[in-house]
Amino acid sequence: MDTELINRIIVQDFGSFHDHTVPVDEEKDPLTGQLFALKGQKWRNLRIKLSPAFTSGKLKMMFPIIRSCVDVLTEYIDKNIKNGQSVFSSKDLFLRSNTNVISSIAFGIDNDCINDPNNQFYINGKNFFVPTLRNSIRQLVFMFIPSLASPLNIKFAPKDVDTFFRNSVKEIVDYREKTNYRRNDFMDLLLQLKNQGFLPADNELEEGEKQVEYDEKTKLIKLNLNEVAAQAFVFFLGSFETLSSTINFLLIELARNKNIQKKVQEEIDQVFSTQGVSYDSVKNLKYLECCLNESLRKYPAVPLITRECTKDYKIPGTDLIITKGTDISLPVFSIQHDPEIFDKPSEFIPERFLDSPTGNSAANGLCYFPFGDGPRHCIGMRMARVNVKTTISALLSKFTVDLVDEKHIKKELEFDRKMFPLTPADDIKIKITPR
Ligand code: HEM
Repeated sequence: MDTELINRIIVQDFGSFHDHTVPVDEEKDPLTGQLFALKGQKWRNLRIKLSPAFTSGKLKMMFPIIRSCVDVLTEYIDKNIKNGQSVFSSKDLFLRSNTNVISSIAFGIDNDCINDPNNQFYINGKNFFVPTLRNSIRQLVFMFIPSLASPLNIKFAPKDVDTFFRNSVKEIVDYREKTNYRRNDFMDLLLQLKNQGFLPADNELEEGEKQVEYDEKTKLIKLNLNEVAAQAFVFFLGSFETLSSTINFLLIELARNKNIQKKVQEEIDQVFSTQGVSYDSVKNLKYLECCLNESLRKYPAVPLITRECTKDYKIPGTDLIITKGTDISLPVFSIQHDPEIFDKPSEFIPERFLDSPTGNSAANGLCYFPFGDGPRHCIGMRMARVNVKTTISALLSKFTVDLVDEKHIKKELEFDRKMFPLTPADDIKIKITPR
């Protein structure tokens, strides 16, 4: 596979490939006015406006929200174990817990999807992804045949999901504006973008972070209510399945590799006993970070990234031209399983990432990109990492996790071919025991 060309498309020659393939029609389908779908200058302006919402400083402020949602999860597990119930459906448990986190952060609503099976955020999130025939056609059209969306009158979200999320945002915005209610969450930041057009700069930046530079004209352009709803919706969707799948896969690998799980627990014990539990101490869990990186290599929640060629592009060193309008699919999963790039690709080896952020610093081109790369990489990457590490560290500081079914311990996992993002085919059961 030509990983140099992939690097050119995503990073180096981004100017010819800056758009995703999702069709946009903000008038007829307002939820398409979101960051993942928007194109060209409109996307660029919005990306600049939203980027300060995802800095380490903002995440630090949101950390207590994440942590309190994770506490609901560990209390639920504790309660069940005390009642003699120590086996859990891994995927559903983390989907519910993650819905608590993301609905709290993106919408400012404190849900309890773990104890309430009929919670509407959970139900509507599931209804967006569940592989019914209608949803499969919708996903196929939006990702691969976007020109058919308008003629076939196919909207980005099913009607009931669209109505639920847009009405929820309207109610939340009305309430916050009437009462001047403030909270450290994305909704508060989106309201600042609605009312003043920009977010203030962060005082402290982490290594590798840059201050966003606004041009004075775009700085003052404000978001309207539909745009606020579209961004809250894409933050919710962008993390609903991806995050819970990532937690699920990582925990399954730690349950299959008990020696690695033990090493992770030792690191958690050491870091939390000396530094306490905080945004910074979770960041300092370096071996857990390697495990997360390796899990995202084996199981990239987004196994395929699509891009549209926006300007004729001559592939360097050849006579081949990619013409404007061509849709391109970049196979993240296949590249991250290529034995010429990653030795023993089906094995779970976190040590690959000890000295290299990509798992193989000798490889050429772009070989490891579970969050995409370049100017359009996943805007929620930092938050995803903190969320996964907070959940796993809270769990493994109290419990040990085992797989129930022999088949899942010995055999490679199979994937649900009807689902996007990447999801295990089976409902995998985990046994959780107090340490
Ligand atoms: C493990 C979890 C996640 C994975 C694996 C993941 C992966 C990705 C990937 C592969 C892309 C496309 C990048 C590209 O085209 O180069 C993307 C885009 C995006 N993600 Fe994530 N994501 C995750 C979590 C999140 C979270 C937590 C949020 C929001 C809070 C989020 C919001 C977005 C948005 C808004 C975009 C569009 C960015 C743009 O087009 O400018 N994602 N994500």
